[in-house]
Amino acid sequence: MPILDLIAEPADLADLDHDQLTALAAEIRAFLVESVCRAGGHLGPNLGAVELTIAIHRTFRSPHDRIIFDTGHQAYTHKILTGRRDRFGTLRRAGGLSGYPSRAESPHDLTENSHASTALSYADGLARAYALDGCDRAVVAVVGDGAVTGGLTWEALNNLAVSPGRVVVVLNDNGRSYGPTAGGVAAHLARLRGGDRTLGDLFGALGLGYLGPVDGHDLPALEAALARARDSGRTVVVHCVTRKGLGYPPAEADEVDRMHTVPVIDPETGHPARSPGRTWTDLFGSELLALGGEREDLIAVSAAMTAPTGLTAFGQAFPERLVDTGIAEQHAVTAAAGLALGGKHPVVAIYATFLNRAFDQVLLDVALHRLPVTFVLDRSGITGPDGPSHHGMWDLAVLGVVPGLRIAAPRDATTLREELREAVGHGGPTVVRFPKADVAADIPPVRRVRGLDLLRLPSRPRTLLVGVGALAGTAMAAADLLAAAGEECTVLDPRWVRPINPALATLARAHRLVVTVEDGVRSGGVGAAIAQFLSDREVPTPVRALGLPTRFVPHGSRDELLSRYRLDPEGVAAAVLDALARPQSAEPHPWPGRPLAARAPVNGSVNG
Ligand SMILES: Cc1ncc(C[n+]2csc(CCOP(=O)(O)OP(=O)(O)O)c2C)c(N)n1
Ligand SMILES: CC(=O)[C@@H](O)[C@H](O)COP(=O)(O)O
Ligand SMILES: [Mg+2]
Repeated sequence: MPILDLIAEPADLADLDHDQLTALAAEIRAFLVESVCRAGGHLGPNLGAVELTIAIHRTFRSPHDRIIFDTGHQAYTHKILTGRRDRFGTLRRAGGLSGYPSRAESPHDLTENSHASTALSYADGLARAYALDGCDRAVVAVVGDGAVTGGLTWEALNNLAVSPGRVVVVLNDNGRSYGPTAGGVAAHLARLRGGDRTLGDLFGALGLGYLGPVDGHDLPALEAALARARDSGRTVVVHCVTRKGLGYPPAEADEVDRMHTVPVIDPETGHPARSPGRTWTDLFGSELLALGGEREDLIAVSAAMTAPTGLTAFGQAFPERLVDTGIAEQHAVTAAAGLALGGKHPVVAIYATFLNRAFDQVLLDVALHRLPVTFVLDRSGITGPDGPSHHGMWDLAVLGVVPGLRIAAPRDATTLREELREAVGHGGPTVVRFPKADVAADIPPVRRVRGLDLLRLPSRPRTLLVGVGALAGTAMAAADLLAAAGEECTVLDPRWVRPINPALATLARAHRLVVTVEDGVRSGGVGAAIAQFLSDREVPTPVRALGLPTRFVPHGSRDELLSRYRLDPEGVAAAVLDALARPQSAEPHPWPGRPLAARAPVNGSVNG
């Protein structure tokens, strides 16, 4: 009988002997390969964390003791051991198992944010709370060597060193983020892995305990070290040396990122089941390579994601002009500001969601100084299987309030090339944003009017349909549906969506309705800005802004989620017809109730 069949919950691990535990680890590895190859997901990280997770669950009593996974992409074994093995067939599917810890799934899961370098801060606060309440509950934080390159980790360590709380820090050191982990911390960990203690250890220097390096695949050694840390009465870093992708040869052989994230793949070969199309990332990468050959001042900046953001070719051609800061977005942005102060034009390639973390740096280190920095936001809008903290749905709203920041949203390959060149040719801060998707066929403009691309220009349209970025294609498909229903629309791609192009006022005046559609939150998005822009200029044309709701969007496929929020052609067409059917008059409606009596001043209640 498979050992896995004996494990319904972590307590069931206690009775297993060494051979059974070894067999269990092998069974979990085989299960991970089979499941993740079938569904897609994080294969390399999870193959490296099997013994680590078994040892943690044998040493600590979850959920009484709390286990926090930094980033959370390496928590599949944790999910298997906490009763969710049977749900792996739904991994990262709409309504299925999340690829990260999920409080709705299990009391064993505590934090859901998949942004790196947060675990030790959560742990510091939690352990402090337990100390204040005299709770005898251990707090364990599993943090990768990549996550340790993030500044928040060091802010937490600085506090843990003097905190009344106690945390067992399980440093899962496989020497890699996607690629080899960058920076001095990584070099220090490598020295420690090699047994070189001449420089001491950083953690001891801060007054924290340090145990290791421990073989992260040797269960008895792991359990002994974890038990020592647990019983030490102080915060201890247990330095575990693991191998990302262990046990699956195609992952072990993957020099790029040890199969960090895989699509559905053939388990025999490790090759993708579907040959990938031409992605926005590919296009950006090749255009930046071309630009790099034309402009020596262009510097590519990445926060530990050179390959996934398309910078590999640029880095190979211009190694001295590629900066990998580690998982340190705030530093990456302000270092880019420094590069610009030094006469360079940095191109910061980053997933839209991760730039959230560096808003202050964009606002006050870059834009306040009007510096020529270009932010290329990949994975903007709905990304899909990585769920709420990975959708890049806030950039248009959040960055829309940054004075002097120009934002482009290309709709196809031609406009990506154009707008990227315009961005790096601009003397101030710029953004170019595009989704996690294959690039659709070009949509040539019928006419370009003062920088605005008119994609469809019928004779007597009532509606001006503004499609932002890749959703310009959706707007065109919606216009086809509407035309078939006898309702012609003008379709416009603004190209540069912030600041609002003044020519939009003239176009809006010539229509009875403006409908905008964007792959981002409605609140504060491009549609809202256009409505305010027109209102400020007393353009009476009503605006209907279509976009994402102000809520955390679950995981699922990009197309499923865009349809769920009516950001597909059918949804957009229905919204146009619905808006046209409503009375557009500005005539005031008769007041329904009795005249408003003067109200007594409220007593400061929040509902005032
Ligand atoms: C703030 C932030 N930036 C970037 C990422 C993308 N990302 C996901 S996992 C990962 C590498 C993590 O490396 P490490 O912590 O060593 O974990 P490992 O995958 O090696 O187990 C990165 C950069 C992220 N999740 N959060
Ligand atoms: C965990 C993490 O932040 C990334 O690994 C994330 O899975 C991004 O995946 P893609 O690069 O496939 O969008
Ligand atoms: Mg790592």
